[in-house]
Amino acid sequence: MTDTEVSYVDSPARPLVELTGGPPPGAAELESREIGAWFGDRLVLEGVSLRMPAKEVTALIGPSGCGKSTFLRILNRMHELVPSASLTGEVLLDGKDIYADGTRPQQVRLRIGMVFQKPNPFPAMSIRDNVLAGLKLAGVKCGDKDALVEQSLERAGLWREVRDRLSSPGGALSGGQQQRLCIARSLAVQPNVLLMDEPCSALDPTSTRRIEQTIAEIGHEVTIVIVTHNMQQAQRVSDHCAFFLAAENEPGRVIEHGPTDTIFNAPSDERTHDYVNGRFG
Ligand SMILES: Nc1ncnc2c1ncn2[C@@H]1O[C@H](COP(=O)(O)OP(=O)(O)OP(=O)(O)O)[C@@H](O)[C@H]1O
Repeated sequence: MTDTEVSYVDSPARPLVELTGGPPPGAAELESREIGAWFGDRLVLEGVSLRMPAKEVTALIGPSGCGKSTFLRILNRMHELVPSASLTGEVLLDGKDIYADGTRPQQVRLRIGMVFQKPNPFPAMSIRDNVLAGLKLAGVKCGDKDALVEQSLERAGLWREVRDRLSSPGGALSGGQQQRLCIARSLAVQPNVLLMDEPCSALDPTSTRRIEQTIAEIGHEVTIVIVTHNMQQAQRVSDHCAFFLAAENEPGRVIEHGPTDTIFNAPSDERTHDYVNGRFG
């Protein structure tokens, strides 16, 4: 097997441990319509309309500063946490606008989880409690926490490595294990969508491959949207790709989107072709 070939094992669909007060079951489709985003009076994204199908992996690619992370944060209402930030347009989760009046951001973030660039477990908290931390914060109840901890760690590809030390602190794990712990924490609330913002950029190649394997395993259970600078990673893990670009002093826009194979092997826009072939960015 070469460096770029990874063998992924399809995990059989398993019924999820029952939660009370969690998201509705199953993966959901996300769709943005004509998203525009500002920081203060600076327009950083314009006209972003993108469908991110349920149970599939969508990769957001493009040079630094073109608005990929901003777009990702708009998808679970984290953009509004920046005081100067504003936006226009709609984000539909299974057809319902997550910005509609009366929709609570916390409820949206329960359904649309997020994993960040740098692993951020609670370092002094046990591995077990780290997995359950999101549940506690959201007031979601589970009758069989042991089963939920095992299932979440298993889905994140970490169970075998930590099953004998669940009471050890999360901070004692390696960087790659910490990132999988964060994925397990996100999966424990059984979100409908998982957003990942360059989840492997702080990790070594072996840990990166392990996370990619995890993405392949959960990508048919939960909708995934991932920002990555690594073109090989985008090709390996995603079903769809959206290429973002911001011309000088212009907001970022989606230049082209479609099946990953088409974006990499037969793009319709020359700028996409040049970017995926490493000619800029
Ligand atoms: N909190 C903020 N306040 C002001 N401007 C911001 C803020 N966050 C991002 N920006 C600006 O918005 C634009 C888009 O940034 P964003 O981080 O979304 O791009 P990106 O494509 O994710 O970049 P990278 O690949 O480097 O992470 C940039 O010009 C950036 O400087």
